[in-house]
Amino acid sequence: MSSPLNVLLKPLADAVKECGKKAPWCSGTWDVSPDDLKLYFDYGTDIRSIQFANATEAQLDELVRACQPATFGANQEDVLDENYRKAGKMDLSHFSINFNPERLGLALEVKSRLLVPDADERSIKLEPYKLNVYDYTGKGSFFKAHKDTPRGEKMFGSVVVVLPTAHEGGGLLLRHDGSEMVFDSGKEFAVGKPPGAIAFVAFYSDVEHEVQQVTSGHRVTITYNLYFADEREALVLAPAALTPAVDQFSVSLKNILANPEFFSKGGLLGFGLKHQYPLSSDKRGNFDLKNLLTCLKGEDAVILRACKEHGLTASLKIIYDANDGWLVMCDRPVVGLSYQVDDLVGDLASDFGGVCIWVPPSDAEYYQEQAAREWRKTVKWVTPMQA
Ligand SMILES: O=C(O)CCC(=O)C(=O)O
Ligand SMILES: [Fe+2]
Repeated sequence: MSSPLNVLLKPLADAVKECGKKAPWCSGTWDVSPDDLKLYFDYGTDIRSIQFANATEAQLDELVRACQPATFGANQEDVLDENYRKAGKMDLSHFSINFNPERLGLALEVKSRLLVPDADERSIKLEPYKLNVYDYTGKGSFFKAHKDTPRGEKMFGSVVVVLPTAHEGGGLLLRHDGSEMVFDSGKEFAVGKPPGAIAFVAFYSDVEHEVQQVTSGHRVTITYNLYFADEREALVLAPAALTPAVDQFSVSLKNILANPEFFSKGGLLGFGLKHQYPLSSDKRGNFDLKNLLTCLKGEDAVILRACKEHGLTASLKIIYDANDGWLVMCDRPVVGLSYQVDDLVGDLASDFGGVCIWVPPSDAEYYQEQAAREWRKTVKWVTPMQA
């Protein structure tokens, strides 16, 4: 970074780095009343109940017997492989619990700790997904490293609620972008929490996680899918206080825009997304990146927020290495190009809103005319493009 433009943009890049220090997960314990911890479940043709504030081993063993071997998703299929995941699971249709994370304030806690304060105050929804039981039979239960499959583009993460039963092992290990943390629910419960406390871990969908082997007792979890809700917050809340890093980004952007030397003829600033996102198509099979704009996570959301605040037009793009290093930036994912293509760069330009943003220097001279076509643009990258 040494050109005058790079010098000018450095505070912006530094501010993004600062925002990236916020972890893509949060965890803790949450006090609830014992009444919230009553679970009813199908046991053959009977129904059983467990009060988790004082569950006995025999009751928990019954719960184990009522579960099915847990599968996991691989290549769009549910796979059963006890070398990868050894645990019992129960589908939503077979159990019911009073515990309600919205009513108990846990949803709000997760929202304020995981999400960046947002001008639109998006609401979030926690949808119960499954009950899982990890016990110590045979080698002990575990679930090896994986990422959860987002169900739809509004899903941005998962919450694991651990019900209060004694266990050892079974730490939930989380990894993202070179950092990691372990949440040991067994230890949390061992340090004299009230019998009505649950433990929770919430994380973004692109966080890899694994459940370490349970070496004694029972570890019972309910997993929730985390969604952005369609409607905005019903209450008008006081504007959320911004964290210093979020503020720093917004102020840096404002300063740069006020500098007459910056993009005096206009230009494009590029930010490589820091998180991964699911793409879903509409009924006709078309993808639209616009919908994803309301579902950005972490520092990606900070950038969008500041751009909007300062009147810039922001959009998501997808970049293809179209032809030995020719980079083409498109408005939407390329689907349906099954036919033999002679001029991929040209086709991306005409059918997918593509603009060529980079021509390898070795080609630039030979293809001078093509490289200089009107649709060629340069993007000044503040943070690097992601592979
Ligand atoms: O039970 C847990 O702690 C995690 C479960 C999990 O990762 C999953 O169901 O995808
Ligand atoms: Fe998972």
